[in-house]
Amino acid sequence: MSPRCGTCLNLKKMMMYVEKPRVQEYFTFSIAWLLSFRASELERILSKFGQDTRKIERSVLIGCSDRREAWFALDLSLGSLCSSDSLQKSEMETELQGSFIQLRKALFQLNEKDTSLIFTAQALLRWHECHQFCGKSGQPTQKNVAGSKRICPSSNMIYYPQMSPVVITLVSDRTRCLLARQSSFPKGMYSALAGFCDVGETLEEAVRREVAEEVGLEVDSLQYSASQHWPFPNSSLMMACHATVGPGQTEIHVNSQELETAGWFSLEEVATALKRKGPPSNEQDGTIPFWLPPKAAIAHRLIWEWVQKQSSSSNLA
Ligand SMILES: NC(=O)c1ccc[n+]([C@@H]2O[C@H](COP(=O)([O-])OP(=O)(O)OC[C@H]3O[C@@H](n4cnc5c(N)ncnc54)[C@H](O)[C@@H]3O)[C@@H](O)[C@H]2O)c1
Ligand SMILES: [Mg+2]
Repeated sequence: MSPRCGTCLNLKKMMMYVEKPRVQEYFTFSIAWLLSFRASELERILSKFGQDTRKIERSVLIGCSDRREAWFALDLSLGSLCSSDSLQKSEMETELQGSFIQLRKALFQLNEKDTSLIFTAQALLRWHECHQFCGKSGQPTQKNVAGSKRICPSSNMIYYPQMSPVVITLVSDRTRCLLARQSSFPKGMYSALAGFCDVGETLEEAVRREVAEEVGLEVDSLQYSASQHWPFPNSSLMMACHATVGPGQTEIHVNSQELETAGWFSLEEVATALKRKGPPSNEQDGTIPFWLPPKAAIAHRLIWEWVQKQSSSSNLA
C-alpha cells in the first residue's frame, strides 16, 4: 500500500493546485483530469518539474480499482502564485495532456464515481495541509502511509480527518418549494437551505433552527432523504431532508446576513430550471434565468425528488 512500493501501484492522481483565495476562506482548486500513473512515472514527472520526489510520500489513499490497485492522490501545488508558476502550469498541462479546471466547474462534467474520488482527495489533502502540528505539544505531526490519520510522536495524540455535519433542507408548502441564494453563489443559481449543525444538536433540531433562522418559517414535518460528502469549504457530511410548512405559515422573512434572497417556486418553474444544464446564457434583456446546482450536489437530488413527487401527485389528481 505504500506509495513508494513501486511499479505494481497505480496512482490515480489528481493534481490539485491552489490558485488563490477568492472568497473568505474559500480556496479555488484547480485539478487536472483524473490521470493514472504508476509511482515510478510520477517520480519522473516530479523530477522533471524540479520537485522533490519524496513529495510522493504525501499521497493519500482515496480508493481502489476493480483490479484492487490502490489509488492515491497527490497535491502537486506549485507553491506561491507568480508568473513562473503559471508557466509551469501550462508546461505541466502539455506534459500530462490534461488541463486544469476549477473544482466547482468540474462538478458539471464529472461522473458520480470520479466526483466521490475527487471530493475525498480534496478533503484529505486539505486536512493534512492544515493539521501539520499537534494542538497539545505544538510539535510536528506525522501522516500514516494511507493518510487516514496523523500522529504526534511527542504527545502520542492521534488526529483523524474531521468532517462537519451540515443539514440541507428543501422546504415545501405542498404546492411550491422554497429556494434561496447567497451572494457568493454564481449569478442566477438558487439552492435549498443549508447550515452547519451546532454542537449538541440533533439533525431534526438543526433543520428546524436553520429554516427558522434563515427564512423565519416553522417546519411542520420533515423527512430524511440522503447524505453526501461535500468538500467545500472544508469537509462536510451533508444530510438532506424534505420539510413542509403548515398552510397559512408561508410568509418568508429573509435573514439578509445569511441570504441574498429566497422565494417560493412553482412545480413548472422548478421543472424547467432542472432541465437546464449548467449556467444558462443571459436573456435578451440581460437577466439570467434561474438555474439549479449540478447533479453532483445533493441539493439537485432534493429538488429532483420534489419535482418527481409533485408531478406524480398532480398526475393522480
Ligand atoms: N452539496 C450541496 O448541494 C450544497 C448546497 C448548499 C450548501 N452546501 C454547503 O453547505 C454548507 C453550509 O451552508 P451555509 O454556508 O449556508 O451554512 P450556514 O447557514 O451555517 O452559514 C455559514 C456560517 O456558519 C458558520 N459556521 C458554523 N460552523 C461552521 C463550520 N463547521 N465550518 C464553517 N463555518 C461554520 C460560519 O460563520 C459560516 O460563515 C456550505 O459549506 C455549502 O458549501 C452544499
Ligand atoms: Mg445557510
